[in-house]
Amino acid sequence: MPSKKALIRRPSPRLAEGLVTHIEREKVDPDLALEQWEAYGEALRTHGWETIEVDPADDCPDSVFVEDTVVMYKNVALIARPGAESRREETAGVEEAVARLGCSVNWIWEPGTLDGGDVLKVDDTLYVGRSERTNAAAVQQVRAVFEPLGARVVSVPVTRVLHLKSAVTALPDGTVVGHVPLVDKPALFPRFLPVPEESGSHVVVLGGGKLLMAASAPKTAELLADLGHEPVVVDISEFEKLEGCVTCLSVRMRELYA
Ligand SMILES: NC(=O)NCCC[C@H](N)C(=O)O
Repeated sequence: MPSKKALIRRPSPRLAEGLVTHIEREKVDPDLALEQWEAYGEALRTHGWETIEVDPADDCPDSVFVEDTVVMYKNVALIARPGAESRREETAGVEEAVARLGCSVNWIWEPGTLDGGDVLKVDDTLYVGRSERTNAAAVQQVRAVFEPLGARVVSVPVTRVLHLKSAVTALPDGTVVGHVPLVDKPALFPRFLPVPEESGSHVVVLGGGKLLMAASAPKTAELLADLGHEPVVVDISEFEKLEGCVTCLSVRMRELYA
């Protein structure tokens, strides 16, 4: 049964201390970040999504990037075990939220480490990025949990960016979009469309042909509009300073039964 619920999580007052790995640290404006987060939630709601706030994790600077804490397939939730130690405490509140929504809950166990940002779902294929945050043990655990439910798990090397979904996401028709210099192996994806900007690689499928995209990717928005998609643009500059993108600020739940 299709559902349109999305988990979101209010930024921590310590947001500015969030991890930065592949870019230079820039000062984050916490008030602007909060405004941008509110506008992001509003954009989801305007396009028919019910947003559900996970209890805040004020001591965890990166907790707003809720996508990294759980992977959803059908109504089954796989709780991540974040690759960065400083993010491990984030999962407890998310576990509670998905359980309350009636999801079956599974966990990534030690020695596995996985960030949800490394899992891209395209129909029944789950591409899993083998990145600095997600290891081989976790890829095996993702297979063990989701393949019996009908998923096909394809592991993909990720060496140039933080997460697989920092490099590629998918359009509603399953075409994978990515900025070529940041994608290790574009040929692994059966239909691949290069886009001109790094943040153009990040789209959230809202439904009805609409794509949530960052204001920092105007050329890609133009390209995708020209191909018949409808970009809905939000400014997430403060989260981009911490290597966040539009996908990682929510967990979309499309197949809940409750
Ligand atoms: N899925 C994502 O792209 N998450 C972004 C996480 C950014 C955060 N500063 C981190 O390094 O974990």
